[in-house]
Amino acid sequence: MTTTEAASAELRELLLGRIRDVPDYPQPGVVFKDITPLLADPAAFGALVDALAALADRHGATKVVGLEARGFILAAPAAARAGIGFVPVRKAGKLPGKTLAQSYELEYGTAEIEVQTDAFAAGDRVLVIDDVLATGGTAEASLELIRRAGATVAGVAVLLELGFLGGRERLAPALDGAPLDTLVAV
Ligand SMILES: O=P(O)(O)OC[C@H]1O[C@H](OP(=O)(O)OP(=O)(O)O)[C@H](O)[C@@H]1O
Ligand SMILES: Nc1ncnc2[nH]cnc12
Repeated sequence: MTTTEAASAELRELLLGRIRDVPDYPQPGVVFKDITPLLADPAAFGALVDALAALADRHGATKVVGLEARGFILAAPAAARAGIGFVPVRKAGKLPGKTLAQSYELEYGTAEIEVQTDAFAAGDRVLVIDDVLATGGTAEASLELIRRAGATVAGVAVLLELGFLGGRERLAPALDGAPLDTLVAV
């Protein structure tokens, strides 16, 4: 699905108008997309959660994965709104019990994420939700984890796609035909 189909022009304008550019954060040369003004606006945040929950319904998801940390803020209410369970994918060392780990590179560093081995039931279809798709490394690693944990990827949905970083192209093989929905693309 394309960006235009995932959100109306009105919704895109509402969301984009509440994302703030912060130059040279967290390091020189990076323009950081700050979503805190959007989170502080209940109309915009509510509309965002509704749109993400609608995507979970549309793709027949049975679980929503949120990617630490900003992904949690969007994914947890979207899962509750869609009436399905939320699963956290966390930075390494934060989850108790048995976990699976995956390393990856992002726009400004490297990281490792984990999921609990018993997070999914047989037949689960998982929608991954995050705030930003940049290089695609985080989302790609999460899809690997979901499949290693025995679940099926229903899709990836993000608030904002930074098209110039090529995340969509990088993610395509890992999506293996599953949809990538971005509500706003720049
Ligand atoms: O497409 P990528 O290049 O992988 O980048 C996107 C990821 O980077 C940010 O997370 P970050 O790791 O900065 O963590 P945070 O949410 O804890 O701030 C963002 O929330 C995405 O998860
Ligand atoms: N430029 C950016 N702004 C916000 N989050 C990001 N994650 C990776 N790159 C980012």
